Amino acid sequence: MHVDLGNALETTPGLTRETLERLDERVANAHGRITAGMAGDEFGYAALTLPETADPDAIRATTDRFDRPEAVLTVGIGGSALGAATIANALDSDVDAHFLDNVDPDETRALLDRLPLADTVVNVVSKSGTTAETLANFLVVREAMTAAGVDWTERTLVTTGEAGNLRALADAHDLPALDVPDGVPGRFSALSTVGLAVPALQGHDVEAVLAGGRDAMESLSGSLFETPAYAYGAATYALAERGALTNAVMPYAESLETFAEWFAQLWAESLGKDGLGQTPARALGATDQHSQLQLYRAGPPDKLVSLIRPTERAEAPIPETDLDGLAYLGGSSLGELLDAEFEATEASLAAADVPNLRVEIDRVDERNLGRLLYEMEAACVLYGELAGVSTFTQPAVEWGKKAARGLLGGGDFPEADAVADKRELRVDGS
Ligand SMILES: O=P(O)(O)OC[C@H]1O[C@H](O)[C@H](O)[C@@H](O)[C@@H]1O
Repeated sequence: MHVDLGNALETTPGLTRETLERLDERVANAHGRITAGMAGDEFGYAALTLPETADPDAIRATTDRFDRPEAVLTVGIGGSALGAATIANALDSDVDAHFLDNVDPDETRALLDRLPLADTVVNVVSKSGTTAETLANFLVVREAMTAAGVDWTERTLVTTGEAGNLRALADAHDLPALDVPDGVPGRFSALSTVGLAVPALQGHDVEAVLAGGRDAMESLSGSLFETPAYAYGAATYALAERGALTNAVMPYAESLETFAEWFAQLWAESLGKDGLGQTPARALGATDQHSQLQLYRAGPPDKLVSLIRPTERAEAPIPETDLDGLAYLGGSSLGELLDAEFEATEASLAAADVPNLRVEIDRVDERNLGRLLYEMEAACVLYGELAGVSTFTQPAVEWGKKAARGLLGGGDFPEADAVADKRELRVDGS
């Protein structure tokens, strides 16, 4: 990716060239820590070696056991769904990808009613093998398959850790199974079996995704001025230190809309600790120019906007028209219009002194997606190093998971007792 920090200089909050140069010494130290973590295969840092350690042949050998399906249904949540969803939703395929990452009964029922279950691969993913939402959804899906006369054991792929309920299920029914790599938290697992099985089932080039990750891995250096991932991580960190507590991520490409969701998990779960962090907000250009942009430009000066776009787009000419007021559009294209909107938003934010960062990728394809995902992970790890937080843990999320399991009778978790302590101040409707 290419990062332009120019519109974060002298804004409110803002950076200066000198601030960045001073910060670059800390970036060099952090880079040393990151490369040592990678070399030692340390927990979390191991994610940044995935472009070399992930085995695309093993993924293909497993996914090739299924004839090309009509659809893939992934049952997983958080890091076990969003990486695959980002890639699947960015690229065209005649194999539809669906994601059950919530336990909303209406949505689950509606999806199961319309899926061609006999020609769907069910891809159930959980690193821990214990996540209640995922396992509950899988039980519902399995029952729906049986009710439709489909042998679920023939249509199910499991991706999980070494032990746990899902591993036991895969072993008991001799299901095709992929291993979640060791030492890689879910939100950092897009470039592994977790993120790549769905694209493989859809016929995408997973080697190219990993090659993009490798390009990014090889581009890491000890200076933010030479490494776009670190430029992004260091600038977002320094802006947060100066009061940019929200990072509004605004891709100008529908194909990257899910990327913003993936980014939100990465940023929030990794960096939101010890009273620190930066709230990721999700927006989409140009659509949200007509809604959220008002706040971003004229609201409290507590945010930065990350404007993201591919520089190469599909051709879609706008037809000529004899309507005078619209003549300026004729002969142009939808892509040119979207790019003009991008530049206009960037300029409008800069004119109002709102810091914004331009992030560009060459095009939306396997290689560039692999590179983007890796670079944002590296940016996040760098931010975590600079902020001094424990990037790879998520104790607050675990707390809620335990409380929910305790409430459902899934074990004795003191966290569940807190539900009884809830304060009330109700206002009831008639
Ligand atoms: O893959 P699983 O073990 O099912 O976990 C799925 C998700 O659960 C939790 O909420 C974690 O905080 C996420 O980081 C994780 O991705």
